[in-house]
Amino acid sequence: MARGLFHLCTRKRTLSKLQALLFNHSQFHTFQNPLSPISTRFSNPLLRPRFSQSSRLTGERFRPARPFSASGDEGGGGETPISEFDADCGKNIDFDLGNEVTSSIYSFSEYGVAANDGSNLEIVDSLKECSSISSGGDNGDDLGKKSEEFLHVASRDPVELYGEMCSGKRGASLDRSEVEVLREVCLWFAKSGWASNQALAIYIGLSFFPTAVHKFQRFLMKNCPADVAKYLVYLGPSHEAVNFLFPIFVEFCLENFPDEIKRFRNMVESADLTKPHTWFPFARAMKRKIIYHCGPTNSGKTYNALQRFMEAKKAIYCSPLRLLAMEVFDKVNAKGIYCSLLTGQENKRVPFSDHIACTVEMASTQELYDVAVIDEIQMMADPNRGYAWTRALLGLKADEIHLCGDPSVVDIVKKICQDTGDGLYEQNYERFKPLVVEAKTLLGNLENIRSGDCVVAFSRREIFEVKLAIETQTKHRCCVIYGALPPETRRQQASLFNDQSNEYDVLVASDAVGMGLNLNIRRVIFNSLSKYNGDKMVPVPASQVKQIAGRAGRRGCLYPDGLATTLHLDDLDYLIECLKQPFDNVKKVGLFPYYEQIELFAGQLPDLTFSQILEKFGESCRLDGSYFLCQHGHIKKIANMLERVQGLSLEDRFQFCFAPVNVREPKAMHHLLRYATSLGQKLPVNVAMGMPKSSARNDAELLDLETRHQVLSMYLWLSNQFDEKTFPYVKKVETMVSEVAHLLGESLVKANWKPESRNKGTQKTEKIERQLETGSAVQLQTVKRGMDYSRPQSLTKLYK
Ligand SMILES: Nc1ncnc2c1ncn2[C@@H]1O[C@H](COP(=O)(O)OP(=O)(O)OP(=O)(O)O)[C@@H](O)[C@H]1O
Ligand SMILES: [Mg+2]
Repeated sequence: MARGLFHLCTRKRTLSKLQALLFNHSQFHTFQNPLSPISTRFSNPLLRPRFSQSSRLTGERFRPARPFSASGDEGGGGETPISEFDADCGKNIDFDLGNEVTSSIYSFSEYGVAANDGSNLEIVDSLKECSSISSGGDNGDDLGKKSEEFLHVASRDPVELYGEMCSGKRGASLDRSEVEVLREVCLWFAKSGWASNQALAIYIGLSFFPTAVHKFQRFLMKNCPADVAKYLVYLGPSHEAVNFLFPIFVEFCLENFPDEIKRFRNMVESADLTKPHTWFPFARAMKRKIIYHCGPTNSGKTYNALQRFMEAKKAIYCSPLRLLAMEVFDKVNAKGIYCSLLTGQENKRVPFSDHIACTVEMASTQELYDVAVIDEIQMMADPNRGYAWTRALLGLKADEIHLCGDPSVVDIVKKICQDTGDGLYEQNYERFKPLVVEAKTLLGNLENIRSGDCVVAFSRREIFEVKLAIETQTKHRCCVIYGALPPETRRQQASLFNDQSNEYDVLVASDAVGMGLNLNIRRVIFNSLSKYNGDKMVPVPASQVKQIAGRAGRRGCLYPDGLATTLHLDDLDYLIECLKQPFDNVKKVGLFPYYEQIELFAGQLPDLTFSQILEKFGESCRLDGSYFLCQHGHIKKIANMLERVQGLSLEDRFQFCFAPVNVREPKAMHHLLRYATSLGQKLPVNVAMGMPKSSARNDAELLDLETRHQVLSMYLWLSNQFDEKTFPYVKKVETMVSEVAHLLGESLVKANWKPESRNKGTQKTEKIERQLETGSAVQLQTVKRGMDYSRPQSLTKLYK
């Protein structure tokens, strides 16, 4: 490829001789990294305009390259054309180097050199400055004279120079101090982020780069001509030295590492996630009409989209949650429109139905629909699940697609529609009822709770502490909703709260309340506005605060306005700040490879384990500027745990990694491991779990019920991925699931105990943890981290 560049350059060399020589050195500084959407531009030191003497060897003349990011996180301009600036005619010309995608953008004008006529003059000016530096620079006249002996090296053709070095004719014996400086220069080169980034352009991967530099150093020490050595000593360990050496390094790599280059190139090509819209040729063959229902919470977006869903002959509703899919399923069937339900766990096929309510991950890109609804489209930007929304938007085969969401992804949806060629129509909404901030707050006193209040807390422990405090200090009774509860239980708690004829008039909930449920909330009270992000306590993002606060005063509920406030006065400013903030303008949305892409990639790396393959994929994959690779830490944790399980295919492992399990829950992970082991041994997978006889009497028993539900739910999910022979106990598990959900509901109604830690180490749990560790450092870390989590101050203590 580099040769190609040189040949091209030679063909196009119509500049003055001087220009052409300079150009040879600068071209490598303008490589388009094949893995990065950004073109990184560097210029030859001699082409820099008007630099001062004092900055001769400092980095300030150097334009820093953006660091390479596997996920393409470095923003930037998406696709860059494959072109090289033709210095002669001032046009971009395309060049073809076999299958290789290479791009080198060069703009003289960036460096004060006019792109066309007159450029000679300025280059000469720059050169004059440069020579004036060398003749009258920091080191005085002596250096000026001496430098003439070697400065010409800067303008040598690196191909020729490399050829000479290889021929061994000009290898000079270097003195000790020269060797020392050259070593430092090579060390600087090895550490240069720019060089390692640019080396990717010739498919020298980041992990191989240090080895390549090491071998190059040995070559250099042996074959370095005297003038080159002097020039490098003159430059010292600097960006300029790296700039100068890089094209020679490229020649060296192309000649010495063809196998490594080929391997890495194949790897990169199989990890290509660019142009995801081309992954769905059938959807691309359609001209789809996309209607974006855009507005804040409680503005009727979903309601309107569902009207079109129900009118259509054949339609799909894609939900962010099982709970919401269930609600639509119930609502639509109740109206006499046959509708099926499909989630990871449920597959309720209603005979003769042409409508389906599903979770977004389950949406079929094979079926043809008249109307599709994708709810909560802003979730495209979700770091973990975003890929599911992106896939649905790109891949659904529907004449009409209704997107419901806030305005944060409008721009990126527009851009995607330009790529797909679909027509986009925006429909804007306003909130039905105003949302008012109550500046008084609860002044830290839960006795100020009123009927219809929803207290939002961001951990299970806080939720139960608040519930206990309210129920002991006031006459109110609390329902609870949080993520670990099954959807059935959440719905049961929601209807208990909505029903005015009972004493359960206060809701205590986690952020799980922010989406989906229609609740009769008068006022949302934030217990705190920080939450644990798996690593440390962080402020709750403004978008989430808005979404949760927006649950108050929903259309159809009893209260005229929606109110939002905080428990403590200290948090009020942050609440107001969040509510005032405009919606984000999302620049990138999530993407994740299909199994087939991973399989293709794995074919390049037969010796690696599955989790290593995932790791490598993350490092090597290439994305356009509008996409990021979704986080897959939890997937890797499962992959790690399953590493030692024999008899699983790559596809089995891939499927297991998406099972709905809390990776910080050792008991659930233990059962997942057991399921995988049975599958590996080709044995029918059994549940091997008894059923508790009664509802929970304390928090440990409640936690146990939650975990049991998770284990059973996992079984159902896996049974939908594998065949009936492998998971034969689906009917039995379905019965157990609804019994556990029922027991959970019963337990919550009477729960008035102090919450326990989920990871509180009983002997049994510790034993399971040890089993799970199975020598895997990552797994060990996970379990430990869960235990180390320092919690916010206990509210119970606060009230005492
Ligand atoms: N035209 C309407 N007639 C009757 N009820 C409506 C109408 N529009 C919306 N609603 C009701 O108002 C409530 C809020 O509407 P909807 O769920 O569509 O809002 P949304 O904008 O999707 O909110 P969110 O962003 O929270 O999902 C729902 O209970 C819905 O049934
Ligand atoms: Mg909605």
